Amino acid sequence: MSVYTELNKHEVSSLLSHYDLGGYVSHQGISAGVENTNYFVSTDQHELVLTIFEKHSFEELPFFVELGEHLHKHHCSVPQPYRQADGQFIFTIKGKPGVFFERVSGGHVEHTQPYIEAIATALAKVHLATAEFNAQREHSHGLAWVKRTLAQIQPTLAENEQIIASKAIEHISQLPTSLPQGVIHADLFHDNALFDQQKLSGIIDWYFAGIDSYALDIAITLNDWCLNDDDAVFADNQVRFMAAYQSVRPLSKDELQAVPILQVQSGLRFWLSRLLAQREHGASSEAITVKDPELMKRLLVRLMSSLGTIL
Ligand SMILES: Nc1ncnc2c1ncn2[C@@H]1O[C@H](COP(=O)(O)OP(=O)(O)OP(=O)(O)O)[C@@H](O)[C@H]1O
Ligand SMILES: N[C@@H](CCO)C(=O)O
Repeated sequence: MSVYTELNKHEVSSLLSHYDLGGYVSHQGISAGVENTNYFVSTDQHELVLTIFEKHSFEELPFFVELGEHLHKHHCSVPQPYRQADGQFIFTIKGKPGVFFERVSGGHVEHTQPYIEAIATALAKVHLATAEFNAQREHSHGLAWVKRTLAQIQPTLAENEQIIASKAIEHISQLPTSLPQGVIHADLFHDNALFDQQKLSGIIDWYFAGIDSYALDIAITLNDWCLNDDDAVFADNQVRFMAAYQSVRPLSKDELQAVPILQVQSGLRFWLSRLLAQREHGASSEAITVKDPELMKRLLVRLMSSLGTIL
């Protein structure tokens, strides 16, 4: 349950009065989600999502919201953020920043296999569109974050885990220094996409977005969407993903060679971020979902063994 900031109907109505989105009909807290407070809001004209940002500062939000508007305008499957009558996206409620978004139809898919082509082509379209997006923000969980976090955590890892992490860093050190870059989503797991009747309706949760290599975004996305029932990346799925992506945005030789190594970087990143989340929050509870770090560690080991590393 993640409604940290309670709003009554008068408060939601009063927020809506600054928009041209129709009159208040109802609102309902969304229990999914961990970081922010989200409500579904119905007006007599629109279905909306109201997000109140519990951790992000006012200063960092314009990048994410303007990116959403840019991608929506460029026909990517990304919910439209709405501007108030004065042109501003962000309002203040109870001292926190908030934004109204379009509510896209559909829901999350459990089995990703049938949706691999759809997500791969959508990602490639996002990459083409972000190439024309001018705002700057570094990707917060890129290689510098991975190295910094590993340096903090490594002494607390078991001996075999320290070896896994060191081998991963050895692989990553073989990456070419310059790959095509732009703004990437950086967290396109299947719980960040909605589908309606087999069709992608929206990619959400852009709050890790920032500048990094497009190939890293491919690696992150592959590592979640192309798994088999045993939670290993299934080669046939990966081939389908790469073919679909390249039907929209062909990759250079360097990018193609980098993807398997960036899959290792992605495995290491999410293993570390899940370990941090587990240490901060304990195991999953009704209030907080903490994803299993062991699963990501196993994936990392398998990715490295397919590159010839024996552990
Ligand atoms: N624009 C939207 N249209 C339809 N449903 C949405 C939209 N945005 C969010 N949702 C729904 O609300 C749920 C919670 O949103 P989200 O996952 O973004 O939560 P969060 O707390 O902001 O982020 P996180 O879960 O990464 O901490 C989503 O799983 C989705 O079902
Ligand atoms: N997608 C992340 C959680 C949010 O960053 C994970 O699966 O660990």
